[in-house]
Amino acid sequence: MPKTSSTRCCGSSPRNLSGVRDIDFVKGHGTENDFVVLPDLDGTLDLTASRVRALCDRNRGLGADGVLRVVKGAAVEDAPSDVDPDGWFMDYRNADGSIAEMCGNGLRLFAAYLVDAGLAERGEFVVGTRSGPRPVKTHEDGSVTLHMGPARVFGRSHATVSGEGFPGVAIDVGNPHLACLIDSDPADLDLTVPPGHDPVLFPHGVNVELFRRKGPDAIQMRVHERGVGETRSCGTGTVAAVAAMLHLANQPTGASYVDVLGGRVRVEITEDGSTLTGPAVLVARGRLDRRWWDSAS
Ligand SMILES: N[C@@H](CCC[C@H](N)C(=O)O)C(=O)O
Repeated sequence: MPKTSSTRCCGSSPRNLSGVRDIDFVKGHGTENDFVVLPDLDGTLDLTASRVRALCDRNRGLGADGVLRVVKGAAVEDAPSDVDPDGWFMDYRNADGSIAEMCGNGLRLFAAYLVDAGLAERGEFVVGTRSGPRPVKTHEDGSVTLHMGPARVFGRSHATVSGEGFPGVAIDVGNPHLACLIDSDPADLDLTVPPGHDPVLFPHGVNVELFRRKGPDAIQMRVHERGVGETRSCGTGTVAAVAAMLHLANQPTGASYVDVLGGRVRVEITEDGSTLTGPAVLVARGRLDRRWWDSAS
């Protein structure tokens, strides 16, 4: 029996002292890639880029790598045509206010939120994203498996870090990645500055992964995300890294654990596409002060 939406955070919040309704939020993370979840069940929230930047700011806002607006597909103007208009849609925004097509860690958290809020039943369901409908499965232990679609190789290029060039594979996982297999320890890299990349191959920017093999069934990875900076994990990036590793080894399919700064996920590349399994953690529920929200417009 699913919980009703009123049991959790997505009913109308009480009015504040000024008589206006505050705005519900949930904070959570997937392998420490952290997000503010904003339930917008009737599609009325005006989520401007400026408000996203304020929310994600770790000093003047809540602090996060991104924002996940929970909304019906019908309310999203740029939703792909194969997304169910009556289904839940993950409207993902990067911390700098930009829109991205897909977010793997965010989608695990989004799925966990839907179940927790009684908006979906535990088990298998489909979530709409800007890279299309994504089947998800929530597990008893709190982990979530995502069907991520194909990881498509579209070229070779270089990332430049501290003046050094690292060859990599360009991979489309709904969003663009440059996954570079390196010999050295990723922990030694300085990712405080965005890695240089080829703007012709990546006209809309790119997420850069630097990874090395760590035993027979694991890789170690760091990532610099487009629109965010270095994060402690990137779900689509882990899929890109495993796809790149297999591509370089001329293996069409395979699987690997991926160790990121914030934990471990498992990626499988199959004939049909790819899956990503990892944790999703709901940390807190609260309310944004409406006056703060209005001032951040
Ligand atoms: N952290 C995400 C990816 C978020 C989008 C990315 N920064 C982009 O701009 O493409 C993940 O877990 O996949």
